[in-house]
Amino acid sequence: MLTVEALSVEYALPDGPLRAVDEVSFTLASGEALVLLGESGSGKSTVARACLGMAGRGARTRGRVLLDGDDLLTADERTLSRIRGRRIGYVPQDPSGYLDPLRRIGPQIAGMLRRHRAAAGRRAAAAAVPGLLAAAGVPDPERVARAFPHELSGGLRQRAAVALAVSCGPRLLVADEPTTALDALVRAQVLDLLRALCAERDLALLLVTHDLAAAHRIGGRVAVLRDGRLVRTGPAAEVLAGYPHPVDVPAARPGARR
Ligand SMILES: Nc1ncnc2c1ncn2[C@@H]1O[C@H](COP(=O)(O)OP(=O)(O)OP(=O)(O)O)[C@@H](O)[C@H]1O
Repeated sequence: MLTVEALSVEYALPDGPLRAVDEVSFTLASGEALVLLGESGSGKSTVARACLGMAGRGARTRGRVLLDGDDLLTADERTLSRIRGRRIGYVPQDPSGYLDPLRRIGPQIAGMLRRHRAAAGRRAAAAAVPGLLAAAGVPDPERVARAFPHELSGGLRQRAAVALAVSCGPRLLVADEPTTALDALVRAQVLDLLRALCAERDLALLLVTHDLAAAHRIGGRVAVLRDGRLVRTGPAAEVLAGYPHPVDVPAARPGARR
């Protein structure tokens, strides 16, 4: 479903070009999770942005990023804005920079449904919101729908961002360090939520992280990036066996949601 073929990304810096991503190739099938693991500066976010068709204005890209056959590197902005939200959901590191601080959660999700014609009209969009929040593990979804982002805990904000990302039924979810800003227990819960959504909805998940514990938690396949190059790809258990085992994040207690 997602095919990244010999992707290279270069940024023009004042003292010469910087190759942030060098000939990276991988594929991702429906329902599959791929963890892109690497140190800071290894190029993970650049790959994730390319998979959203957002390599950046100053960036020079080569290769192909095909989503069900459509090349995101060459698509025009209009096509991309139809694809983002509808066919690709995005979960950011910090939902505060992604959710609109001036709008309540409910209207933001309803607005997304209407923009992508995923609901038949204003009422249907508003009516769909509590169910979407509940599917993202939000307790008391009616209350959360009426809240502004700053009124929610970090965990609830991230769940609301996940609900927004999957609201229009995308086939691919790109999550860029989605749990870095959360404490350990909430981090485990959000990772479990992403994994469950991926399995339930046959959604492909591309998760970017520098956190070995998060990679263990997601499982699936792991691709390791170093200095812009993929140095290893394989099943999580195999690839992660070569790294010191991190202290595991606590198991999520059923029903314990923050
Ligand atoms: N818009 C940009 N303009 C110029 N250089 C950039 C830009 N974005 C990233 N870079 C550079 O590209 C390299 C890869 O950055 P990238 O953010 O993709 O790495 P990362 O592995 O996601 O790191 P981090 O975990 O710290 O976000 C770094 O050297 C970074 O400074």
